[in-house]
Amino acid sequence: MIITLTANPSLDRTIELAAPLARGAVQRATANRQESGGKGVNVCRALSAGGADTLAILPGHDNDPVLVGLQAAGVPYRNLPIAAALRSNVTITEPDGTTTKINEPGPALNRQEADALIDLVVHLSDGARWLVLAGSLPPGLESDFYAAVVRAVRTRHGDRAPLIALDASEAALIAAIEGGAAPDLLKPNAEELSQLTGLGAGDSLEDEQELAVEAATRLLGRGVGAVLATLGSKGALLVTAEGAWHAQHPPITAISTVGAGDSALAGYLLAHTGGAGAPDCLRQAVAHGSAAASLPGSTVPAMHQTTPDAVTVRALTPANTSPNHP
Ligand SMILES: O=P(O)(O)OC[C@@]1(O)O[C@H](CO)[C@@H](O)[C@@H]1O
Repeated sequence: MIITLTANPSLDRTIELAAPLARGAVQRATANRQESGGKGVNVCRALSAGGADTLAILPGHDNDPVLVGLQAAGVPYRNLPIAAALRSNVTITEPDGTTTKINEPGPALNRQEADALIDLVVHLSDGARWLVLAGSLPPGLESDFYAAVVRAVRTRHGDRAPLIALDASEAALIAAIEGGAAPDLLKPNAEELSQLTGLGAGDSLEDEQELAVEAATRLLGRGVGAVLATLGSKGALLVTAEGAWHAQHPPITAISTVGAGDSALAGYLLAHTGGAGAPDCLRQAVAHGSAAASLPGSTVPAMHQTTPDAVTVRALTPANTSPNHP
């Protein structure tokens, strides 16, 4: 079982324009779509599409459109009931492929709700293989919320605790790493690798592979088990104590990169729980991420839509493909 926690889920609305976005003007959309989202929710949707045993944990009242959407799609979830509506995040796509994304802050959670969410995760992660913590934190949650979840889960389950994957950014990411609750797998993009290590700037590490490996290696030194760094069109890196690998998919026509990183993480987990070694986990991550980017909105790919055989995986240091990587 792979559990995901999304503390700040969203209804992802994608609006397609037939002309370039004109600030200050009234424009007519040619199409729109709506999907239940938020990073952990997307990971869970992709895992579910891949046939994995999975469960999404999220706040939200029973009739919230995000939960109704999950129910309609047959994605298993458990919600912590809250009164306020979840947020809507909007993506505007232009004909040349430019996407503009506007994310709302989301409804605030109070102290009791934060504690109840942690309790729910601790309870439901009993016996789980992986716990995925993903996305921004809503107002009201302290930036060390993820560190608190990790500590609570590891304290309660000890040796039987699930492996923990983390995909966060900014203060929540930094607090998780510095709070002594390092994950078994961290999934940063180039910008987040820079935020954590001070190496590179913005997304420059997408083009500076050696520096990106160095940044990931520094994170291993801070207790992270493995780093799966997604580098946009430059593929992805996997850095573990056993070695480092780069993987690249042949160029695709990107329709929407929203959620591609979430699908990449799901691809990794699908391969890992299937017993694959590190290079093949990376291969499936890149196959899933590329397939997601070639689909509209935050659509997740089914297994048959991914092309792992087309992905080139290259070892950057002597590699050991032990199945014991995290
Ligand atoms: O505001 P956050 O939590 O950082 O990101 C939320 C979000 O942009 O991430 C997903 C794509 O990765 C979308 O489903 C969702 O709208």
